[in-house]
Amino acid sequence: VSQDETLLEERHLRYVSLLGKGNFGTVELCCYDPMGDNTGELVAVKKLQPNKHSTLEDFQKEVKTLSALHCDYIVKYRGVCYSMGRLTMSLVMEYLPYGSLIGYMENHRNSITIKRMLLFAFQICKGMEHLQTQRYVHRDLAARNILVASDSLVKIADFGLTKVIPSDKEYYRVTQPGESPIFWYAPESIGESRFSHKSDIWSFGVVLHELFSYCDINCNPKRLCMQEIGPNVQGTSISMLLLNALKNNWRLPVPPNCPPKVCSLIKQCWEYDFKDRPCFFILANQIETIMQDERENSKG
Ligand SMILES: C[C@H](Nc1nc(-c2c[nH]c3ncc(Cl)cc23)ncc1F)C(=O)NCC(F)(F)F
Repeated sequence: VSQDETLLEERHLRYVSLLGKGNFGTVELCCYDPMGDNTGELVAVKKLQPNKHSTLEDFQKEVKTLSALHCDYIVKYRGVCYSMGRLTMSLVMEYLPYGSLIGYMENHRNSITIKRMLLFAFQICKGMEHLQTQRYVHRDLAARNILVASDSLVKIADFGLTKVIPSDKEYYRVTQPGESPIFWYAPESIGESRFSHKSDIWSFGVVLHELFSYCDINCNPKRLCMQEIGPNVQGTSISMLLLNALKNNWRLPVPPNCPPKVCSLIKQCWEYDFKDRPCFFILANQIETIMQDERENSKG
């Protein structure tokens, strides 16, 4: 029997329910119960179905990425499970009971405070700061990929598109764009498939926009961008029209009732030239300062 406790045995993994689908396969809620006495823990199991979008190699890279990240603000890796019978491979992660940030914000719209949203923003920023110290670029930072662990803790998840920046460069150029979430993409990612920590900063700005819009479907970045570039376009011209709009200094409209200091944070993340954007370390400090000011005001 393997001593490697991250090599989980399929026979101890009991299916509970389907959590969701992605462009790689599915994520299921399972109970990992090696003692067979129902004292096991709930886990999220990402089953890889090799298809045109994602290969076994992609999956092994995702496992390598997640197992190398140890941070309170990043979903925890529990192990891998190989099913010899069905020749499938599964990535096993901790299960976060409150689900994705989108659903949480919709369900708690009337109870969540600005202070709590700032805390979530701070945590996502610290998680991204940790990613940057490991030279990882997430490339798919969006509210749909943030999980809620409790009323006061969120974590970054879904490292399916994450890449390591080569040590001799400061960006990663992607060859196969695939299903690109261009409405969260920085201009240089849309135009040149260029990804860096500074393009993750742009996406973080879009996450702030989603957060302070309560992830309201009517303010969804895709919907607002399509309204701007004209609803009756299709195909590659969408990315070129969006890139032109961004070149002409159009940006997503700031969320209604968004605190002015948060608006200025968002604007900094959306500087056209990536060199003018802040880094996650600076942003974390700025968010912390705004949180302290919020505390003063609410006392005042
Ligand atoms: C495809 C899967 N979709 C979903 N996952 C969960 C979920 C709840 N709790 C969870 N705990 C750990 C994990 Cl990995 C997922 C969930 N809930 C609804 C979903 F539609 C997914 O991975 N989404 C990306 C991200 F994880 F970032 F949200």
